[in-house]
Amino acid sequence: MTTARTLGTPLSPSATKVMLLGSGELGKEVIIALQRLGVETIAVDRYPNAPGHQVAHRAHVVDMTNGEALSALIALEKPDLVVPEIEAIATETLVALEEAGRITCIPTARAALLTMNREGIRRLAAEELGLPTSPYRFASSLEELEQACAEVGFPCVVKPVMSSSGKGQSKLDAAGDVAQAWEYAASGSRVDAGRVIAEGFIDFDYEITLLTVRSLGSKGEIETSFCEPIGHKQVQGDYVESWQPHLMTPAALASARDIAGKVTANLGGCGVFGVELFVKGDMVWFSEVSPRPHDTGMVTMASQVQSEFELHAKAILGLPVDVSLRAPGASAVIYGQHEAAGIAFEGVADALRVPGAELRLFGKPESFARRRMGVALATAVDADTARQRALEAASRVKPVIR
Ligand SMILES: Nc1ncnc2c1ncn2[C@@H]1O[C@H](COP(=O)(O)OP(=O)(O)OP(=O)(O)O)[C@@H](O)[C@H]1O
Ligand SMILES: NCC(=O)N[C@@H]1O[C@H](COP(=O)([O-])[O-])[C@@H](O)[C@H]1O
Ligand SMILES: [Mg+2]
Repeated sequence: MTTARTLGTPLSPSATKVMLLGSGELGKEVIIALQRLGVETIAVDRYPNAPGHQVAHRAHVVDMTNGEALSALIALEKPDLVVPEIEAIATETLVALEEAGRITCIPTARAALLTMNREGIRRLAAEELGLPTSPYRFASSLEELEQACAEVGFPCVVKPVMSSSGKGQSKLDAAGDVAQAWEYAASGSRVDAGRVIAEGFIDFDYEITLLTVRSLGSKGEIETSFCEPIGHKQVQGDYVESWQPHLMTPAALASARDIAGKVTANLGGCGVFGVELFVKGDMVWFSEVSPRPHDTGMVTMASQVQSEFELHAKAILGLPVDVSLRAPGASAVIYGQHEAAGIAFEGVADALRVPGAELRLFGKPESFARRRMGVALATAVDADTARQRALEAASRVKPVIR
């Protein structure tokens, strides 16, 4: 793509059609941003009434890991753009369709393939691009994992090669922890790939997400822009809080941008990339990258002039972007706390009385104790105050079973 797309009218022959593969809370916000630009939106997920289904022109429930089903849906809908929003997709099918000239996949089908599986992106980053990462080994059996952990050393972290939000992840302190980590990884994999990564534990000072945007410049060239660093707190491998800006030393910020620039340039295409980095003093390690908006980036709905979702919508359409900060901000996750369908939320009015606070309730039909069902957002004069406000607002929302 070298020029911006001419946008049409939804549900008419001139329509610009975009299909989201994955329609959770992140896809929902991308769809809303696309709707604002008059784009015809098609939301796909593995279960009915996903958040994005509820705001799109059309919704489909499909097993996206089934290549035939995915290919048939794309043939039916004929989208101008296919936008993966999760990692559990038959990405080989996307590669084949893109090679046949039948789809444009965002950012590229190769990027979706490489990042759906930790092995692809880790080997690209560490072995091909020479980026600093934790020591790592891959394993496909308990015996291989015992060997892998012995080689990377303890403490270490074991994760399914296909998972997100910390599912199936364990921190191991000794060899006696390996068997349980192997079992837990199998339970947490999005798709039972039966393969895990063992990573040496990095004792970082903090971790950030560097949202990196590849977009079209005024002369049709690709421009790379960096949002202000987003700090985040993880519990059991899942983000619970994020804040922006997270202050970094000039040397650490320069390294972070160098790493993010290299890995996103290699992945190519246009859009937002969530580059996850560990930082200790001026040392920066690459952890992983999602070629799409990132959950920790939900803070940008409060803190930036254009949220990560608006940035993604504009970048994939070849439109100009603005990554500037509006005000220091923070986000705090609201978990379902109950195993139930159709939960209700008390305390919303009270939460919105917190100065600078906003809420997003995602509308997921099923709640689990640690399923992310909403997020509190807040701005303030600084990130620390924004964190306090977001946490206070989130604490006032009480999920209940009706
Ligand atoms: N090698 C490591 N050393 C130290 N901490 C780690 C390591 N790997 C992961 N972590 C911790 O676990 C968190 C989740 O890890 P990771 O991002 O790989 O999981 P994930 O399932 O891909 O999560 P998501 O898709 O939500 O980003 C990290 O943000 C970090 O806090
Ligand atoms: N870290 C990845 C991430 O946050 N992905 C977001 O969570 C949804 C799945 O949520 P669910 O598991 O509750 O359905 C995904 O669709 C995406 O929006
Ligand atoms: Mg991560």
